[in-house]
Amino acid sequence: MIEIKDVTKKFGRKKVLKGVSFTAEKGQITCLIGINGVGKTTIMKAIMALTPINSGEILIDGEKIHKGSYEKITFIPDTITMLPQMKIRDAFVFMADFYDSWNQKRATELLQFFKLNETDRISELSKGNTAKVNLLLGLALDVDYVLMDEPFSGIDIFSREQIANVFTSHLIENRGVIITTHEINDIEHLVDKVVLLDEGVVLKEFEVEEVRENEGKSVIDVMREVYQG
Ligand SMILES: Nc1ncnc2c1ncn2[C@@H]1O[C@H](COP(=O)(O)OP(=O)(O)OP(=O)(O)O)[C@@H](O)[C@H]1O
Repeated sequence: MIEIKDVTKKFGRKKVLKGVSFTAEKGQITCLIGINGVGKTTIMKAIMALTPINSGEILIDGEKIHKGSYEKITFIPDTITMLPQMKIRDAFVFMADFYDSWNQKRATELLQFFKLNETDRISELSKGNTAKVNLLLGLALDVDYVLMDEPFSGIDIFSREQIANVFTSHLIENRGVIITTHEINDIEHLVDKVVLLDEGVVLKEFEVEEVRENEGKSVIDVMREVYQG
């Protein structure tokens, strides 16, 4: 489980996170929702210890993040970090070199799943295919937790569907996933838990199935209630 406990974060004098708390379980997809600039990416970077927090605590399976955690958790940013001149297969070699947790078998499976070619050059990929490669590189790691920042951003409906399909496939296995998206319609049926954020605080954290069963509400219904009153 990932536990975010009363985390605060300031950039200069600007308070971006004002005591954020929530949990994300292994085997579940947790979705962070909030308008632009609300602090979603900052939370992900804080979980990965890529940005220092001012107060609070973040635990991964009961432990603070340390060097060894990077074999347990990975962050897939919204832009690809591989060099443009690399072919997909060069990116695989790079990842295999860098991470003990690289799983070539899963990488090959994902390549087929997304109908990509390992000889394709990163710089020549369409936006949608770049997003797929980016996702592939993260999902091919044998880690327990995957953080994904806006995997659907700016890509066409068919690619979005294909990416959404990955979430229901065996390729996700029993991992814990935290995702940020503005496209909740695309993935509402896949998400287990939603965390609604506004101005650096959590307005509501809820299990999608529970709200659907007990209150007959969709994620969008709850969002309307919370954000529009
Ligand atoms: N390195 C930084 N220095 C200064 N301010 C920053 C930095 N990173 C983020 N911020 C500010 O922190 C706030 C939250 O940014 P963040 O990227 O976490 O938001 P977000 O919810 O992910 O937004 P979006 O939906 O647009 O991706 C914004 O006001 C942003 O300008």
